[in-house]
Amino acid sequence: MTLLSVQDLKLEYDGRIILDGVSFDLAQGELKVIMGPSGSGKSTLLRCLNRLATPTGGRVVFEGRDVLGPGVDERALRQRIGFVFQNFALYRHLTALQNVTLALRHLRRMPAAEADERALRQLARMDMQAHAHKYPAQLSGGQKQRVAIARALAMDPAVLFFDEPTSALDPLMSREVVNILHQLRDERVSMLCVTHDLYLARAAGGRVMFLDEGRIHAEGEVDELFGPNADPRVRAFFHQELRQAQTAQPIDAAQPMDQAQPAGPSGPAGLAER
Ligand SMILES: Nc1ncnc2c1ncn2[C@@H]1O[C@H](COP(=O)(O)OP(=O)(O)OP(=O)(O)O)[C@@H](O)[C@H]1O
Repeated sequence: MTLLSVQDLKLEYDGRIILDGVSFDLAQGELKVIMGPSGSGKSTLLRCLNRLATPTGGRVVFEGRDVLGPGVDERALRQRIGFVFQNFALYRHLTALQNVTLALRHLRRMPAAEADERALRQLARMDMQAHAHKYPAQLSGGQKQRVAIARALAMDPAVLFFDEPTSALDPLMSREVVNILHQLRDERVSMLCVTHDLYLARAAGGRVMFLDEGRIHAEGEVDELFGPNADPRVRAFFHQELRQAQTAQPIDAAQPMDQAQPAGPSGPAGLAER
């Protein structure tokens, strides 16, 4: 069943075309990854879908409703879309548990005991129950991101959007987040994930849409998209990202993606153990 349908989405800023007719569907339980060069419009695309940015044309149908039309309750819409940011966006004066319960208490008006119970369940799902009473400063980057994901999940959204969830993390920490994405995909959580991280794209195992100059230029499984027959623009992006991955992780990342093994059940055998 289609959860989200994006049709010919266009956006201009000051006469400059940022999104140039983007169309795709996201099915219930599906993960799609959006990759592409810096400035290609990836974050703007996500922002249009929950009305943080206003498209100049096109249609977005989410859960059967046109979300760009008049009369849409933006607050209700954003509660159906969980957003996970690269910088975690946690309140540093609140514990992990309090960060997760905050929106439940204030937006959902949930009683404290019920909010705590729900938050602890989501923290446990992220294997973070032992850290529930720690403050963000006492957590690693990967742990902070897992709290942020627990917070998004606690609102019981229809879909999770990730905007560069690993880019603030070192390779070891980002591995934790990649494993979580893999787990959520197995649990059939619907997800849209913007990333530059080839390892994440591969490990998460979803279809990749390659956005370039505001258009979906190519789409496919990561191995076919970046494989030997890759489109030249995709190949250029791939080589640039791989060079950066090699700088961060010089040992295993040297294995080219098109020679790598397909992903196994516990993650990819290919691009670098992080
Ligand atoms: N509010 C805005 N006003 C004007 N221009 C904007 C605004 N937001 C984004 N842009 C421009 O739109 C283009 C796409 O930006 P966007 O952040 O969506 O790219 P991106 O693909 O997510 O890039 P990156 O990978 O670097 O995060 C950029 O040229 C950016 O400068």
